[in-house]
Amino acid sequence: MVMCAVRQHLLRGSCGAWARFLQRQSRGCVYSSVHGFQQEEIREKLQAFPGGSIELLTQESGLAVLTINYPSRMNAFSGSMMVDLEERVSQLEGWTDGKGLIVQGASGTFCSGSDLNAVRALSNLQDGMKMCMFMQNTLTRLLRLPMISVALVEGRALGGGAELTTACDFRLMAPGSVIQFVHKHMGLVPGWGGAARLVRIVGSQNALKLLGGAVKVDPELALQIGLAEEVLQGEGTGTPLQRAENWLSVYTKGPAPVIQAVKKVVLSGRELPLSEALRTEKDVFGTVWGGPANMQALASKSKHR
Ligand SMILES: CC[C@@H](C(=O)O)C(=O)SCCNC(=O)CCNC(=O)[C@H](O)C(C)(C)COP(=O)(O)OP(=O)(O)OC[C@H]1O[C@@H](n2cnc3c(N)ncnc32)[C@H](O)[C@@H]1OP(=O)(O)O
Repeated sequence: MVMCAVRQHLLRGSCGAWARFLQRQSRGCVYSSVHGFQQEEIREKLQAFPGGSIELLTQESGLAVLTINYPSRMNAFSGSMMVDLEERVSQLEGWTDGKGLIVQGASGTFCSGSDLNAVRALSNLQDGMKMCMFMQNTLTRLLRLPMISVALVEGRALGGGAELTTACDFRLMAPGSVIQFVHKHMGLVPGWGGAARLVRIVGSQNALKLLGGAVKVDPELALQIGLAEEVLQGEGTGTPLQRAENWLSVYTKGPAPVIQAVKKVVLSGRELPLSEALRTEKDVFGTVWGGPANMQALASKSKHR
């Protein structure tokens, strides 16, 4: 199986455990050339549908903000934005100081899925499958980033936009926001991996209801079924992004290698069979045991003899 070029770079740079995890998880990608997936060919095809952008801000705090930016189209994903997203995920895969990521939409709304103009142009089966594999690869890599990720949902997250929220570890919703898997109304089912991830988040029965009913999930229902962690109330406490950063900072406080190790052991526990997960946990443990943060903590407790 041909390993994606980025993953080759990563494996060289990653600790043995993480490299082996990525290898075990099909090289970090779901699809490669053995599945008929030719990344460069698909990128060129998607680039033919321009509009909007995916912006990435990495901060010294170790928190990055990724913004879906196509306000005139309710932040719908054009083809070039799908390519942009893959490039931003590659950047984040190489960000060694990264601890957390917030994914948001521009102008107070999240994302209304694929750009319907691109969808119409890609409506033949072959192109649809290529777009599907491209986005499944990209969103799987997004979820597997060694940092804790949050989808900040304001306004609406529809179709592929709803699927994008499931490719983050957590979802925080603003009052009045909606997550809706509208695919049934399009005569479709999720194609960006949203169904597989939704089942793992809310369970198969709730997933069946959300997909079968194209249910408009408001913050109250999202909290009830475990799709969202919190509703960002309180106008007086900063912008929704500031409140999301404050929420995330509780879980990313500490040295980047330790926070990255936390995500890695949880990820392998979630994705691997128990014995493999235990072996990966051991290996990741070995990357922090006796490390700078561990030794500093021991030194600070030296009075507790
Ligand atoms: C795998 C899933 C993936 C796929 O199958 O490829 C998909 O996601 S399919 C797309 C699923 N998404 C939708 O069906 C949502 C479509 N949009 C809407 O339902 C509405 O636009 C809205 C998001 C509910 C907002 O409604 P409203 O507030 O009334 O605003 P407008 O409808 O006037 O939208 C403003 C402006 O934005 C354009 N727009 C919105 N969504 C899309 C989109 N997905 N693709 C392209 N353009 C979109 C809309 O056309 C308006 O533009 P103008 O008409 O030029 O003003």
